[in-house]
Formats: sequence, C-alpha cells, structure tokens
Amino acid sequence: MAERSPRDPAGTLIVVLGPSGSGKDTIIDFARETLRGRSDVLFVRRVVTRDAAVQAEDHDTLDEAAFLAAEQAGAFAFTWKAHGLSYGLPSSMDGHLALGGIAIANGSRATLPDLRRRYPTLVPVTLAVAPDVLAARIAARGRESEAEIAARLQRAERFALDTPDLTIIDNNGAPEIAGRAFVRLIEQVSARHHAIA
Ligand SMILES: Nc1ncnc2c1ncn2[C@@H]1O[C@H](COP(=O)(O)OP(=O)(O)O)[C@@H](O)[C@H]1O
Ligand SMILES: O=P(O)(O)OC[C@H]1O[C@H](OP(=O)(O)OP(=O)(O)O)[C@H](O)[C@@H]1O
Repeated sequence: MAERSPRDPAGTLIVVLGPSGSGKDTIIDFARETLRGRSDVLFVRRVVTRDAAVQAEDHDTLDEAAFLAAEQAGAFAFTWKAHGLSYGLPSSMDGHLALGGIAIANGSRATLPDLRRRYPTLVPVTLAVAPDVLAARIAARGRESEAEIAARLQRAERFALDTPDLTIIDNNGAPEIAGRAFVRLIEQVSARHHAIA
C-alpha cells in the first residue's frame, strides 16, 4: 500500500464494498447509466492486473511489473492487493475530489481503515445478499474457476463491516431496486455538497 499523508478533500469518495458477487459492479453500472452527463460524479476506472481477456468490470489492465512502475511513478491515489491481483485507483480521482466532486469506486473491505484514514469524509456502502444467492450469482457470472469461487466465498465470510456510518443496501431482489437505492444515496451526498457550498 502506498503511504501518503491524509488529506481532507472538498469532495466525497463513495466506496462500494462487499463480498465477491454481491453486486458492487451492478449497482455502480446502474448509477453510471442513471447519472450519465453529471460531471460532478466521477465513476472511477480502476487499474487491475487481471487478464484483459477476462470479462469483468470496465477496468484498465496492467501486468504486475507495469503496475509497480506506475505505482512508483505516482499514478495511483490508492492501491491494494486481493485475490492475487493488484488494484489501483488512479490519482486523477484526487483531482476530482479536490475540486469538490463525488467519486465512486469499487473497493476492498480489507482496506477500509486505510481508506478512511486517507479520505476522512469517506462514505462506505455495502450490499447485503444471502450466502446461497451469493454463491449462485458468482457461479452464474462464470468469471472464476471453481477453486477461485471457493476462495472468494471463503473470503466473503471473513469480514464483518462493523462501522457506524455504513450504508447497507439490500441486493437480494431485482438489481434495479438496489441500483435505485444507490442512486438515492449519491443524490443525498450531492445535496449535502450543495448545502455546504
Ligand atoms: N439483484 C440481482 N439479481 C440478479 N443477479 C444479480 C443481481 N445483482 C447482481 N447480479 C449478478 O450477479 C453477478 C455478480 O454481480 P457483480 O455486480 O459482478 O458483483 P461484484 O462486483 O460485487 O462481484 C453478476 O453476474 C450480476 O449480473
Ligand atoms: O477485501 P474484499 O472486500 O474482499 O475485496 C477484495 C477485492 O475484491 C473485489 O475485487 P474484484 O472486482 O476483482 O472481485 P469481485 O468482482 O469478485 O468482487 C473488490 O473490489 C476488491 O478489489
């Protein structure tokens, strides 16, 4: 993890957290479509060392060596490792936050304490999904091997996100229901910005 001094940007980072298959990308995609044209809301495009051929969220791909070089050159605002992959949120995100914008990123539960230190106004969001629904959705997504799915399900049980300011969105129903709840949260954050401005 790149160590930087904490800052208190004018904007707000909304981070979507939750086990593999819980619907992080689904609600982010729904909000991106719904809020298209809103220049104050940045949907952060992650850099991931995942094979570009693997169907996943729309991310930039680097191999490990290139990721490390980019990290050392200051290309990332925040990085972490999970599932044998490296993930980076590009430093352009900090520029957007410094201007008072809202940034939305898919993040890692394991890094929540570090992320909060670095972004004190962080708004963490998580998705609640029953374990059997989760398992079925990861399998149906067809992105991981059986061993990888088993590892992801094990990891799903390791984190209890016990933080008082956490927004929990139920995603056991239709994706639009969770998607709309997420858009409402973004609108609330946006209204808070306007009230302060
Ligand atoms: N509410 C839902 N109902 C049915 N399928 C869903 C729902 N939410 C997500 N999915 C599906 O479950 C799979 C995992 O969702 P995804 O958004 O990729 O999760 P994550 O980003 O948290 O790993 C995807 O195939 C997605 O289309
Ligand atoms: O610490 P955790 O909360 O377990 O998260 C670990 C990683 O898993 C997810 O990535 P990825 O998009 O590769 O996996 P997913 O789509 O299966 O969640 C998430 O965005 C983190 O990068």
